[in-house]
Amino acid sequence: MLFPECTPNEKRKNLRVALKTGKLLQFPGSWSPLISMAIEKQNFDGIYISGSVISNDLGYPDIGMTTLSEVAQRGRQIARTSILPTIIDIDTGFGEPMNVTRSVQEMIEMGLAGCHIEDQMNPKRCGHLDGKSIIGQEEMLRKVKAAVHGKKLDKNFFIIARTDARATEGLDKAIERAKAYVDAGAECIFIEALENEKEFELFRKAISAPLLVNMTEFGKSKLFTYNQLSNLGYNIVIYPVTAFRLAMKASIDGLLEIKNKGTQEEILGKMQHRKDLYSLTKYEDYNEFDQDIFNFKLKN
Ligand SMILES: C[C@](O)(C(=O)O)[C@H](CC(=O)O)C(=O)O
Ligand SMILES: [Mg+2]
Repeated sequence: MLFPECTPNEKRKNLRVALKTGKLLQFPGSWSPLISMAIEKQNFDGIYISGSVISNDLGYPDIGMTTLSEVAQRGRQIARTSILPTIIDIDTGFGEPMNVTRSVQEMIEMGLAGCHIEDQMNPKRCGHLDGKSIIGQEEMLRKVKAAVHGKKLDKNFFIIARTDARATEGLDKAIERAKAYVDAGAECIFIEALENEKEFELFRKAISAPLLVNMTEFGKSKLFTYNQLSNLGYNIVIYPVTAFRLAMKASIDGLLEIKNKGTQEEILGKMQHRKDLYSLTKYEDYNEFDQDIFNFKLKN
């Protein structure tokens, strides 16, 4: 299979089937088509596109500086390269309820499998930072309903509502909001920045809809293992910034090495080898179209 042979609609249906198995699904974060191909190769269940990483990669902090078109285009590039379902972060939905409907429709047209919309006030911030503010419950309900309205283009598109209320209003209020968001049509709840195992347990017990948990590093939540999260009864786990943090650290370390030693000779082992890169992009397979494409030998 040289090009992904799975339509966006099939990916959305596959996500629903996978959720029904009751198995905890792992969605690592991807900010580029090539990383998504690596995620697929490692047999993960899906791909997550982080708003934070799209912002950061464009040189901005995660405060809502990106536009709907930028996010949608990046979403399309990433989602189309893989047969896995891709869930995208649309932050606060890029405006008023009517904009939220438009945003969801764009994501459907761009081939995404689902998205999450959050109840933060603009300018938003990482859910694991202090000093967040959230919009009123009624206002968020209008946004959730508007997101669900956008699903008219494809009923299998998966709408996730995120609440940042734990930090501002406490756990009970966060539960109350989550229940209201589900009643308004959200199919899954992303509960942001719970602080301990007990809170994860209580939240799970209170909400019957599927739950998404965020295992972002250096934040407020402890980094639970796959088995712990599975035993807690969560349904989707995202690792939104992990690959990006790894790549950035490795890249900066490598740049320093060249600056300090004048050569990259000693860090070759830390790099993705040309051979592995060519294997990931399926270079050789393009000979199916033209025998002169992959007609060279590679050094080890
Ligand atoms: C999940 C998240 O919304 C994201 O954009 O990836 C961020 C992640 C992070 O900043 O670590 C979040 O608000 O948790
Ligand atoms: Mg985000």
